[in-house]
Amino acid sequence: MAAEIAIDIHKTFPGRATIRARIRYPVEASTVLILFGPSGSGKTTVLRSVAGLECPEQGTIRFISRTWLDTAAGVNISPQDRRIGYMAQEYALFPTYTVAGNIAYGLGHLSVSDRKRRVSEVLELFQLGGLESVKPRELSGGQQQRVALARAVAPRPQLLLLDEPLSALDAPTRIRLRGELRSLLKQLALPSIIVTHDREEALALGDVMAAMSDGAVLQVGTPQDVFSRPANAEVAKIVGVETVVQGRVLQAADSLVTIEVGEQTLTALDGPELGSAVFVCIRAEDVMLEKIGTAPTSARNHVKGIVRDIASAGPLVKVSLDCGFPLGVLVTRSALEELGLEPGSPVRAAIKAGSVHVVPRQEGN
Ligand SMILES: Nc1ncnc2c1ncn2[C@@H]1O[C@H](COP(=O)(O)OP(=O)(O)OP(=O)(O)O)[C@@H](O)[C@H]1O
Repeated sequence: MAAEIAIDIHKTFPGRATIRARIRYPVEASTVLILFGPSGSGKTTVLRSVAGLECPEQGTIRFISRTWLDTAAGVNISPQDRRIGYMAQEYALFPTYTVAGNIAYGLGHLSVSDRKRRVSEVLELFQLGGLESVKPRELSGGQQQRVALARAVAPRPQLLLLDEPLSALDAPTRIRLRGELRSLLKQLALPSIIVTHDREEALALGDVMAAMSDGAVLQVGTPQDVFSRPANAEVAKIVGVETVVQGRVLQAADSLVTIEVGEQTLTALDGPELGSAVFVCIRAEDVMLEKIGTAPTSARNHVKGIVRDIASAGPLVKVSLDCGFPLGVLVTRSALEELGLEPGSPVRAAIKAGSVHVVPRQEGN
């Protein structure tokens, strides 16, 4: 049987929240699990429970062949004995300790010479040479992040837990360190669990992703799969699929399905049987805009709409259309100018069949 991590916990914060999380996935040397979801969805509680810092009332946590928690059998292995490297959200470096002192913190069990050797090794691995005598406040955000990671990794943990590892950094540093973190995690050959609510971070770092909302795990899969094929409308909403509208399967033939959405029809690559109630999910960046009157592109779906709103979305612009159903579109500023769009403009939206994702819907939802 393949090695796996299996988490099945129930934790209540009376009057505040109930977390019921079930995640089970195969784990290899450097498998990264992403816990993804909005603020308050329970990601940190799951992470802290795995670390042994939070104690669920009920449940089991198994790491490869070891049971860390089994409330029914009275098993609750201490955080130290789980051998976990934990990096908290704001790093929690000891301000009065030097970089070397911070890294040496978890190495008290080693002899003085072994501790020195390990600190030097880790300083080199994390490219912190020359900074060993410096205090955390004298470091840049990126350096602090590396020290926090180095401190978590120094005692050679068997699992690394990172809570929003890049969220304290400014955007350019975050993008640079995202790539570095990915290669470092692979190099360390250490399985890890990373909490994030950042989509790009999840895609860049994760091998497996658990999408959480309201204390529950809604879907587990590769990040790409969960983002492009959310299992239901709730997942679609939390992974940021801008358009989620009700529809019904009108026709299914030749591996294409036609979905009725209000007055419009859309073609998708696959979907449930004829007559089924569905949600149609479309990512804003998968929609192209075309001028009315120009030749349509090869995309399967072309729907006419009216621009209702235009809003800045970082380097891009979000255009909200009324196509008989609301459709969100992300375009570049130059595309917007070329199309000469403003609120009230008619426009045509082009969407490939593969970008129309259909998920089953309970009748009445
Ligand atoms: N110690 C606590 N006491 C009371 N309620 C708590 C405690 N820890 C967490 N909660 C509640 O549990 C829910 C989940 O919190 P948690 O921190 O796990 O979410 P999260 O997804 O990590 O959020 P964020 O992204 O904001 O850190 C929230 O409603 C929170 O208020």
